[in-house]
Amino acid sequence: MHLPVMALSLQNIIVMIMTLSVVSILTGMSFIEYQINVSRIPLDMCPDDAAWQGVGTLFKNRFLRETNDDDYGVRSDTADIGPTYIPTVPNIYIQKSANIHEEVIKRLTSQELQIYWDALTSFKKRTKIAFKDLAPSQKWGVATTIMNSFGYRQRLPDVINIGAKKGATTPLRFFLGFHPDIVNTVTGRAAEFFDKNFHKGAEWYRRCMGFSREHQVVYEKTPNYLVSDTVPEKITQVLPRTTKFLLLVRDPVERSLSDFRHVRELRRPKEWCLKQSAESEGRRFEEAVLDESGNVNPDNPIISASTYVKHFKRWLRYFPKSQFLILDQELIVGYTFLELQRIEQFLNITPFFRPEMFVFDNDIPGTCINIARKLCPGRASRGTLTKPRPSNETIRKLRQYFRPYNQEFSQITEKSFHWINY
Ligand SMILES: Nc1ncnc2c1ncn2[C@@H]1O[C@H](COP(=O)(O)OS(=O)(=O)O)[C@@H](OP(=O)(O)O)[C@H]1O
Repeated sequence: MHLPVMALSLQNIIVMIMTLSVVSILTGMSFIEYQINVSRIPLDMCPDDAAWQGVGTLFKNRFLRETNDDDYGVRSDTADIGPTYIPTVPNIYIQKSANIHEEVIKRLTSQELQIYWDALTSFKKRTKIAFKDLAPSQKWGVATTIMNSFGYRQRLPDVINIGAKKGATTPLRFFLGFHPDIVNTVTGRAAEFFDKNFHKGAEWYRRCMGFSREHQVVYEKTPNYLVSDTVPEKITQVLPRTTKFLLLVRDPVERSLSDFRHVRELRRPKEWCLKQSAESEGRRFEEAVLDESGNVNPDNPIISASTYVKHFKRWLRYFPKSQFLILDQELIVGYTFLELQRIEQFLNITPFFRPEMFVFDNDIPGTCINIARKLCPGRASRGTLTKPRPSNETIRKLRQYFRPYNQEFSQITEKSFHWINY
């Protein structure tokens, strides 16, 4: 009766020894050192306690503070410092605000965290080089080696949120980041690979992704992909045809107003923004989107970006409709849980979100997630400039302009939105 149990434990021991050997080779720790580390793991450590915070802070300080001033620290060298080879990562992508704490540390189990901590300490002991003195790409190289030893890899994305811009892409990314099976980009930001950074190559793109295990889904959002003429074709050059897409739409007039505000905010200081009235911004909006005869200017990028069907038809030349999940911004804001549930089903991942996790915060105003404590998406995407209030006549013209595009979009997607025939 005890034999199968014994056989099982023997098998477990062999697997463990093999795993430890691989880890020890990859991290450069001796097998004995590794064993000691494992035996020191406090088993009651949990992700919310001080130890977790401590490792997170250490990691942040060491890996994030000393990134280059420009957003991209590009190095392709390898360094051999003293007696120890320190791996560096070619074409590394470390954005200044890279939130590795969010994207990497939270993926580790408490045991892995402890091993990670020990590996960093042992690294310093062996190299006699303070970690802070390493180049960013070397630090990243060490981090990558350790993460790889735990079975985490940086992989090209499985699913891309292609926009539209102002379609609630930021809160969606924020909420999805809590799902244990979804891994965002390292920075959480748009990689903008297929539109702006394609020349940097697929390897660069891969390194923008967070560390993931085999079963996890790698997620990227770049809201401007939707409107680009060349992006769908470029995607077929790099990613498999099975890649999935989230397409976020919004009442086209509301999206245009939000986009206009966003573009102006990027160009003006906050103090200036705070002084503007809805009416004066409304007039500026009209100047931008109407031509001299007072007709809607179809060439204005803000208008063009709201004609979803024009862009979607281009994507359908490269990918089947079944690979797109269409989501409405108003539902993401108003029924966050239900929309996230649809995404879980679309991506075929374990259900994680529950209705009670989502709370509406009137101060933001917007949805927040409540997991252990309340966490809200950054306010940045909601803006500080007053939303433009154009005349009723302009709203009527815009609605009339968008109507045929909305109707065709509804036909193609076989979905109804309240703004289709308004
Ligand atoms: N916390 C929270 N809860 C619910 N909804 C929220 C939240 N934060 C942002 N939003 C919504 O997101 C809109 C901005 O869209 P994006 O994030 O796609 O903007 S961007 O393209 O990345 O700039 C934003 O558009 P505006 O309402 O026009 O500001 C909101 O509709």
